[in-house]
Amino acid sequence: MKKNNLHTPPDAVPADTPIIAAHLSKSYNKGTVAALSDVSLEVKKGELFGLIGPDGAGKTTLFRILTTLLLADEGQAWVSGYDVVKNFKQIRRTVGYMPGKFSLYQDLTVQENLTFFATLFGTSVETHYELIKDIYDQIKPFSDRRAGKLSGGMKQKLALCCALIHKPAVLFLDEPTTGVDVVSRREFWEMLQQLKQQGITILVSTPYMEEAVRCDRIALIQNGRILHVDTPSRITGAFPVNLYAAKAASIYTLLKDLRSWNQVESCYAFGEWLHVTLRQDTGNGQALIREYAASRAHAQVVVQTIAPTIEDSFIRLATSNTLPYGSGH
Ligand SMILES: Nc1ncnc2c1ncn2[C@@H]1O[C@H](COP(=O)(O)OP(=O)(O)OP(=O)(O)O)[C@@H](O)[C@H]1O
Repeated sequence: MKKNNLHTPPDAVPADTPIIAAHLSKSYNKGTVAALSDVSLEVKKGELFGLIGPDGAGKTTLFRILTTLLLADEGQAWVSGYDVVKNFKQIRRTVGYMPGKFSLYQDLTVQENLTFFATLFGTSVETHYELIKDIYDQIKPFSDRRAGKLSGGMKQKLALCCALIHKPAVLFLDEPTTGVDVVSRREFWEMLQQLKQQGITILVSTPYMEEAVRCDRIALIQNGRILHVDTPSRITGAFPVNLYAAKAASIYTLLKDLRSWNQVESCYAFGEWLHVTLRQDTGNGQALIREYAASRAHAQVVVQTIAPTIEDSFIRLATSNTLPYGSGH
């Protein structure tokens, strides 16, 4: 297997790189389900780093390995300079982990959950209260309510407070915004920005591609493999061809027609639009697509040149060996 050069010997883990994964592989069910394949990743101190990928991509598996809850089959990893296998106890003391499924005790109140997690880490709610104050203030009016009776957004804030109560140097958040309303999601990302200002290194996973722009750097992951790591703007900026958005009265027929046209390199549905790239684009793509749609008797045709999103980049990277036509979704 080809190894990249992300390989750090255990005795020389750089202090400015609190998370290092080197060639991690993990499979389940006696090797029949490959969850991670040769995953290498480095997160720098103070970064807000996003792990972006669809359900089943391997995000939770990677989080569980990095937080010492699961052993990798192959590869090595270090968190805060500690080996995830040899020094798991130290890691558990220095990291905060908010698992995807809620970590809260549903029958305990907000206040009791917080106290419980503080006790677990040998600290008190008061010791690092400043760190959680802004977040906790938002749920304080419900401090006597059982966690099970909170809204999704409030549960998420409480779970974040619990993960922060011992002032971790590194914070792992596995899909913290899944199933949470849009307003709470936006507030959550703002909270993460504030935590980052306090010097906490954050690795956060999400299946929502549009959240990628909130991160300093992201890794796109699919089928247990890292497709690419970079800043969101560099990833979209590296989109190698013109991208067009097209729609017509019958979007489904247009999709079928465009996919059967030999000029089309990729075409996939994106909300109410089709996103299209052409094989040989000499800059007149909009006109070409319009003419072709007209030749197929499409009505109300609109074609625009658009800036690629992270999702466009993800689809292109994920389907690069199956182009033309891209992936429908
Ligand atoms: N305990 C397990 N036993 C068998 N297969 C598993 C187990 N845990 C995960 N998998 C499989 O491993 C792959 C990666 O799963 P993982 O949960 O790490 O992905 P994910 O990106 O976190 O997605 P999700 O949000 O759906 O959990 C998937 O194919 C999943 O079905």
